[in-house]
Amino acid sequence: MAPKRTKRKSPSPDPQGMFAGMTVFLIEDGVQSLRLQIWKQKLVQMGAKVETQLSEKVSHVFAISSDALFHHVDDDRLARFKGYSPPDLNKGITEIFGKLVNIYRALGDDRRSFKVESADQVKDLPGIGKSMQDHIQEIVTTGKLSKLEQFETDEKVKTITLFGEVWGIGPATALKLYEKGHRTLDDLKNEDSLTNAQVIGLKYFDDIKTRIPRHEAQEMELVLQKVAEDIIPGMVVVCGGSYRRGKASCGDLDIVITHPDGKSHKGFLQNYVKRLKEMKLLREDLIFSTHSEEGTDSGVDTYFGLCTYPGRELRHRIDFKVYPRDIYAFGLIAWTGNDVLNRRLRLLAESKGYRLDDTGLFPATHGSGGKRGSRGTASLKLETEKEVFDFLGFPWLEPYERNL
Ligand SMILES: Nc1ccn([C@H]2C[C@H](O)[C@@H](COP(=O)(O)OP(=O)(O)OP(=O)(O)O)O2)c(=O)n1
Ligand SMILES: [Mn+2]
Repeated sequence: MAPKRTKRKSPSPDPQGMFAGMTVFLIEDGVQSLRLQIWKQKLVQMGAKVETQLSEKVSHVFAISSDALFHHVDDDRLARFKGYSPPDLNKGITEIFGKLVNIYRALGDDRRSFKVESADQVKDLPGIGKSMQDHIQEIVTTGKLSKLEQFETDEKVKTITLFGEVWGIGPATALKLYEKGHRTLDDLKNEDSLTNAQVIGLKYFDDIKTRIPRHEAQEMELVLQKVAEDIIPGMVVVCGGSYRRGKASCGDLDIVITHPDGKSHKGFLQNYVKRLKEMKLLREDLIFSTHSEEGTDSGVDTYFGLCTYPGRELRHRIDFKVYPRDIYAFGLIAWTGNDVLNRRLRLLAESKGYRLDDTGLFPATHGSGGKRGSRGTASLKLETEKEVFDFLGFPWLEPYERNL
């Protein structure tokens, strides 16, 4: 058993610390001066430089809330701000809290999961409770959260977290499987209550976890574009997700499709999937749901499955989403992400009396109940991603700038 660590001396600045390379400007509005002092001290201790003015050198601006930020820095300034991206100071915090949320969810504790989930908005919200602040303080100072480590060693949590990583197994199923006595993925191979999709998710568990190098994703996008063009000229096929955001590797392929004429997308996906299966680019199906011809669910067609790089057997996850042209911009934004940006855009829309999702931007009338694509509620007509950002008043971000 490891002995308790003795109290550390006040550490001197660590040039390799977690904030190394950052030049920070702090907006002081709404922050108690003692707290501000602590922040500055921690930033410097962990390798950051703190600037007293918003100069060219500044790489990160920190503010307690977006109000405080916009009060000091106007939109133009932000847009010009090189590589403007909201601060990732809290990345270490949000990652750890994200894990906690998943664990609490897996345990079916909604109250906690709600409470903890607000932590990822912590940089935007002034009113965080005491225990949350303590957790954040612990993460910021030690890079860890002892409570999380305690959880992670717990067998039940470990097991249902593992089961939840199988495609198609959610928290409730994971818990049920645990209660049936299963402890390993091998155990699950003898479980006959699994759905077809879950069986596939289990069979290719390791494959699916293997990331796709960017250049392979690029080649596959080209093939996918060519096959689509062969079926119906003019089809627009874009690989979204982390690929479109310029990442060096991708967890999966998120393919967003439309046709500029507003009608040729209908029924396209069935033919496309058939052709891609003949080519052995698509291998196993997980989910196939079509609405474009009936006009249900906003007319969006969806296919989730497994694919392989030409000449190889290693399975990757692939999603296709086919949007009618008039709501394509919303689909493209949603499937490009990242998830943090999506959440911000949604909250911004809500603050302006709208509801945003991948199928449109809707006036949030009472009683609309948030049902997607329900009849009678038409989306605002916005043709491009830029028009959506502009309408919401969010500074434009190129796809590669959306890694928030
Ligand atoms: N909880 C989620 C999950 C996803 N998305 C959106 C944003 C993502 O960028 C996009 C694609 O989801 P992925 O899980 O495929 O995430 P990425 O493509 O960003 O990363 P990865 O490389 O892991 O695939 O869908 C979201 O808004 N909220
Ligand atoms: Mn992805």
